Amino acid sequence: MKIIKIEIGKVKIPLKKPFITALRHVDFAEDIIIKIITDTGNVGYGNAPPTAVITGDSQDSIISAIQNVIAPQLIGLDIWETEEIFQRIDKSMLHNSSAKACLDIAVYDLLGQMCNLPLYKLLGGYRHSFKSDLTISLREPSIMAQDAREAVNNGYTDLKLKVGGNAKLDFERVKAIREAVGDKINIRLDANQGWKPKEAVRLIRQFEDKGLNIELIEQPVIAHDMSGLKFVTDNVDTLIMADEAAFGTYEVFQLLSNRACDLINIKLMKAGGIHNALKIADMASTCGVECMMGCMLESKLGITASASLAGAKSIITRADLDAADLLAEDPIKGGISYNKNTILLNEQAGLGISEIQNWQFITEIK
Ligand SMILES: C[C@H](N)C(=O)N[C@@H](CCC(=O)O)C(=O)O
Ligand SMILES: [Mg+2]
Repeated sequence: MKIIKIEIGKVKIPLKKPFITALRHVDFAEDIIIKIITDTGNVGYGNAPPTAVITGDSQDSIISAIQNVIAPQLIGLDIWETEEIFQRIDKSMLHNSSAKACLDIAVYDLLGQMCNLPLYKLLGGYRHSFKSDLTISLREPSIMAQDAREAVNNGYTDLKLKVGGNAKLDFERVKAIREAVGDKINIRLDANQGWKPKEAVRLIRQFEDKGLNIELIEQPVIAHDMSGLKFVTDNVDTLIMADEAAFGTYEVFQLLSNRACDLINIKLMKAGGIHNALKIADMASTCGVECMMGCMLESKLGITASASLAGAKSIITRADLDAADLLAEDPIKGGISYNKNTILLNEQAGLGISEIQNWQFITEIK
């Protein structure tokens, strides 16, 4: 099964509600979607959402990295030559983790097709369904409380609240939502780097003292401040998860070596694809550190790839794979499905994607 052509296109999908974090405000999900075509006529799909504020990747930079640098190095390779393929993806250029992930996902889709196995089985086959949280955007406390109630009415039992704005207001947000949803709902927070280390410790202790029962807090401080992250981890009882700080394999190695966090959020777009995400999961497993499988604001294609990894690995004990459920439309035919708060993996070979509706062709490499 040889790679003969790579087509690049994009989709633009409206959101049900604006997605607002400490880092950005988004109304549409924009995803680069590629098709790797083989001499056997198989098609492998990959995607890359441009999340410039986190990965540094814009739509144009993703297209250019794939078109001009990485894709030309993959034409002609056989799909089972995985060591060569992933070396070329990793070493073709520095950074550009989303473009690398895009190609890597399509290669894994083809590997699954070649082996006639759904991707989650090919990667480890640990579970075929699991629950995801739903993200509540950063807004006024009363609006967030209303959004949280709506999510619970729709069947979600785990909520991820975006915080990281003004610390005093963040306390009001969390208190309002806990009061709105009651004690049975699991609440986790994501500050998206919005607090200073000492401010984070003060605020988290306040949550603890008031019995707000927060499961974990994602990325309280700026991504590059590993000692600040460790300071927070060492000075609160609540579990601290590294997200933006846990970028690629080397950053995760450093976090684990320094015991700078309690948990790791793995995302394909940070790691540069599944082959590196597997290394991260294995390093974390070696250190006994549980992981969450996370995502960017991306289509069901990327969520299917991430969910396949989450389904494969026992060390991935939590999932924040809500992005496709935040979208008002689903142009991806096939892949995972949502049943309230549960993600169901499909049993078709690879990712099981049959069609991308409204896919706008950009260019091809052959
Ligand atoms: C969409 C997901 N629930 C999420 O919050 N992901 C990121 C932010 C992604 C983005 O800005 O597109 C996170 O910080 O965990
Ligand atoms: Mg996060």
